[in-house]
Amino acid sequence: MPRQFFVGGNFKMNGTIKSITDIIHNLNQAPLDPGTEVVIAPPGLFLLLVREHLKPEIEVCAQNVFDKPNGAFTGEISAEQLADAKIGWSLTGHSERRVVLGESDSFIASKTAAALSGGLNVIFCCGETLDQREANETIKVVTHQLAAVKEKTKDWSKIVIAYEPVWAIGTGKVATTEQAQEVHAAIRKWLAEEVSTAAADETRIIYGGSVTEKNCAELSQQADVDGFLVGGASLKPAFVDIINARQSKA
Ligand SMILES: O=C[C@H](O)COP(=O)(O)O
Repeated sequence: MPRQFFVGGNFKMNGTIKSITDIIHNLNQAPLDPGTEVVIAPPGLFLLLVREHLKPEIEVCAQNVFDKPNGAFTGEISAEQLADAKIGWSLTGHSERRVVLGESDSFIASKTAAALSGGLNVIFCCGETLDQREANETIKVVTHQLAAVKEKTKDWSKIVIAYEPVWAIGTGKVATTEQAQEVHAAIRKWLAEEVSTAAADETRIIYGGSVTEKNCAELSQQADVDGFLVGGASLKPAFVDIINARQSKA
C-alpha cells in the first residue's frame, strides 16, 4: 500500500494569538489535498487555541513532551496530558532541542517511548551537522540517532521519521533532491535491517530544512520522500502549496 503523504508545520517559538488565528483561518479556508495528512505544531501556549479552532482534519502536535506521566517536573508537559487535551502528536529529537537544550540521544529515546506509551504519535527528527556531513558521517550519525530510539521502542507504527540536516534548517540551504533521497533510502534500509520489512515499507520518512513552495514539488518526486516538516514557510500562506505538493508528484 502506498504511504500517505505527510506534511508537518513546526511554528517553533513564533506567533501571537493574532497571527496564529490568521494561519488557522487560512488553513480552514484553503483547498487542501485530502490525500495528505497534515499536522501543525504551534508553541505549547497555543495548542488548545489551535485544537479548538482548526478544522478537525488537521491534527495538532506538541513541539515537546516529557518522559514522565506526571509529577514535580516544573515547566514540563506529559504525553498523557497532551492526549487528554486531544493533542495527538509530539515532535521529539528536533535538532534545536538537541543543540540548544542539550538533549541526548538517550533522553530523546525516553521521551519518544513515553509519548508512544502515553497514546501519542511521534515525529522523530534526526540529522547531521555540516561538520558531520563534510566528514562523510551523515549515515552513521542518523542511524545512531535512530538506534537510540530502537533501544526503547519496538513498535514504529506511530512514528514518522523527519530527516532534517542541521545545516539546512532555517538557513535557506536546502538539501539537493539527491542528498535527501540518499539519506531517506539509507534510513529505509536501516528500518528493514534493524526493525522489520513492514516498518521499512510503512514508515513515512519526511524531509525538513528550508522547504518552500518553490522546492517542495521536486523533493516530493523522490521515491523515499514521503512529505515534509516545514519550519519558517509553515507560518506563511504559501504553506498551503507545500501541503498540496503531492498533487504534482508523478
Ligand atoms: O522543524 C522544521 C525544521 O527545523 C525546518 O525548519 P525550516 O523550514 O525553517 O528550515
